[in-house]
Amino acid sequence: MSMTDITTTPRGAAIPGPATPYQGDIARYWDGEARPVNLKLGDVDGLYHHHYGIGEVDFAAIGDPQDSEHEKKVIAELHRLESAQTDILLDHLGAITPESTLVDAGCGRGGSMVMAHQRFGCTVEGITLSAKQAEFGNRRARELGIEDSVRSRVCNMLATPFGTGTVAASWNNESSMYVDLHDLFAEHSRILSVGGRYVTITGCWNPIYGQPSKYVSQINAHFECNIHSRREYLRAMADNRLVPQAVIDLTPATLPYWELRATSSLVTGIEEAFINSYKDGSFQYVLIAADRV
Ligand SMILES: C[S@@+](CC[C@H](N)C(=O)[O-])C[C@H]1O[C@@H](n2cnc3c(N)ncnc32)[C@H](O)[C@@H]1O
Ligand SMILES: CC(C)=CCC/C(C)=C/COP(=O)(O)OP(=O)(O)O
Ligand SMILES: [Mg+2]
Repeated sequence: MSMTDITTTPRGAAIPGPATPYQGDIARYWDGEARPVNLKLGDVDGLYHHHYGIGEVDFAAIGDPQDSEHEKKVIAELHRLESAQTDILLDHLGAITPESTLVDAGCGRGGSMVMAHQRFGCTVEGITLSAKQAEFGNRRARELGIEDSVRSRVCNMLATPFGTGTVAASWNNESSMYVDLHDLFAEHSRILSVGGRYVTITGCWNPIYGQPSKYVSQINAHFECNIHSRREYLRAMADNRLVPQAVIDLTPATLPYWELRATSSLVTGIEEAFINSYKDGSFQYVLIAADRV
């Protein structure tokens, strides 16, 4: 689709095309994504994630590699670690009530949204560039009978339809590496109420290393994304009334996930770049929780 293309909904409302050619590329990328590592993990319990895991591997649960159920157990364990990642993000959203509205910016297939609704009983609005992902997330919400509270839509996270100051908390779970951070945090800051909370879990390059390493460049090429530095996150937050309340280096907590995944049947070829860059210090997996002031 070109930047000037317009499509319509069945009711005839105009949906503008992607804001930039790059966003069109990203929409196509996620519309076409069907890696077994994501679908098989999601099939474990119906929570479909597009992010990575944290926490120690439970080797007792995985058992013996000779066991005919071994692969199934590894899949369940990787999925448990990915859901644990969402849990730590939700732990940082602050006081959320059933009346709250939360925004998942770059919501993927919606796994984090379902978990947020199940924990808080609140409304969760998700946005993604991919129509396929939005359909998938809305279908899952209908299957769970929570479609009145959990909604995905195709929308640019830099220009959302949410009213100024109407959102109690918002997040980016591994989705901020597709956008300019100043533009992103300006939009979160606009929609959040004063005292609201913003949380991101992201991979960022480490300014202590100097510049993005070859492994960080490989990850960018693999996903067509543009990983930012830790410094850029903190500077762009400070410029947009987002004051960090917690900055947690999750790098040691995510390495066991990658090491387990690298030995599994679900490898995609990007595992060594993550492991090497986490180990050489050029790349970090971080959670940043910030107050909207
Ligand atoms: C790696 S996936 C993460 C999905 C989800 N947060 C999760 O944890 O499962 C990245 C997501 O960011 C979305 N995305 C990238 N750029 C976007 C933009 N400008 N506006 C809205 N969504 C965007 C993609 O459509 C995709 O859903
Ligand atoms: C931490 C960084 C840099 C993340 C980049 C964004 C990204 C593609 C996340 C995982 O998606 P996925 O779950 O679809 O990827 P995979 O197929 O590798 O599991
Ligand atoms: Mg994945």
